[in-house]
Amino acid sequence: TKKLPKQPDLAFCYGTLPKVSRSFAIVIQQLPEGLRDAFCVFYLVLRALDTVEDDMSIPIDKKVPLLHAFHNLSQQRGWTTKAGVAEYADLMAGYPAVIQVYLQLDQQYCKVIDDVCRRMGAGMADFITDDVITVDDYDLYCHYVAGLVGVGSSQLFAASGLESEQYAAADELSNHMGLFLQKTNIIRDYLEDIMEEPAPRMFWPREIWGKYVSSLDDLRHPQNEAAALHCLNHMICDALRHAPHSLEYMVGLRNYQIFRFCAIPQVMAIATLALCYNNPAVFRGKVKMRRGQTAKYMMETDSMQTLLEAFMDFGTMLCKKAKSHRIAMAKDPTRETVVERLG
Ligand SMILES: O=C(O)CO[C@@H](C(=O)O)[C@@H](OCCCCCc1ccc2ccccc2c1)C(=O)NCCCCCc1ccc2ccccc2c1
Ligand SMILES: [Mg+2]
Ligand SMILES: [Mg+2]
Repeated sequence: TKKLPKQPDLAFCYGTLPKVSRSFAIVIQQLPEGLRDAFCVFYLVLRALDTVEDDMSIPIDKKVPLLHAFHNLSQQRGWTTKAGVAEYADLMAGYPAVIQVYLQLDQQYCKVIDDVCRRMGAGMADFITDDVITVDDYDLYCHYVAGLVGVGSSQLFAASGLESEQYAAADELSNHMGLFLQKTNIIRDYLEDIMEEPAPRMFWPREIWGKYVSSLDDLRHPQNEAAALHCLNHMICDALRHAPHSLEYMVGLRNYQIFRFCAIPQVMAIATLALCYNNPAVFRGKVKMRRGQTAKYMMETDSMQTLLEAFMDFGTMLCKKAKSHRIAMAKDPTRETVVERLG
């Protein structure tokens, strides 16, 4: 592991990052020197905001104003609030150190982080009361919590001068990058999220699951397995809509570390979707990629060529699964085939 910086506030930030970010710590710490601190702060500020959003013990009348004000509070030296558990509570307890580093960042980076935090907090507040019903609601929620991270990341890349100015206004493609990752997480985490105590928060859109079951909870009951797999495959096809735009976003990148920072999470996402497709385990337990496989993609994803090879491999895997799934459907004379249904 990397040695920690001497400056205590920066040491807290880099010491906390791996504890609260499972996968992003590695790719953030590989960013070029000038961007690394900005992305470390960008991650921790938004993870703190998300910790408030996810904390179901905070009453709504306190949470909504807190989400709206979070970006301003994050610029007040010494400010913090109690939220989250375990390492997320530790992040909140040490939040004044994050604020110290945040306030020392280059002004142009601060501006981007503040703007994303403000818009994300307002978007999260909107969805505290409203459920995700339509696919448009689903895309809007994911835009707020992940699409905006892509938009801000692109603005930081452009501001650093390491990527072209075109990325400062690449909101559409940046948004697709975030939606691909967020939708993958929402699909993969179905069981973990629906079993959440004290109250589950689900983001699967009724416009999709309503075609297969009468309640989201029905998906996890074995007697509904066939309908659940149809619903799962539909959700995965919806997430795959974003993949071509992600490739288009990444093909324009010039800096090697920035490319890997963007490409590795995308490869992990398509690998996860391929693993989840038509897989009943999604409704039974946690679907995790084998450690060896994640390590392989962390190491090997270093160019547009290896990125496309990985996408092709997982695309082929998805096609194979869909083909075997379709044949199974065709054999079962009692049910209309997928073609008739899609027809
Ligand atoms: O609680 C959890 O463990 C998961 O929370 C999920 C939720 O609550 O929905 C959910 O929380 C979302 C709100 C907080 C976002 C924090 C974040 C994440 C990644 C970053 C990457 C780089 C810079 C800043 C970043 C900030 C979550 O973490 N979902 C994982 C997917 C988020 C994708 C973000 C993203 C978007 C576009 C990108 C483009 C290029 C490179 C990285 C990108 C990364
Ligand atoms: Mg979260
Ligand atoms: Mg959240």
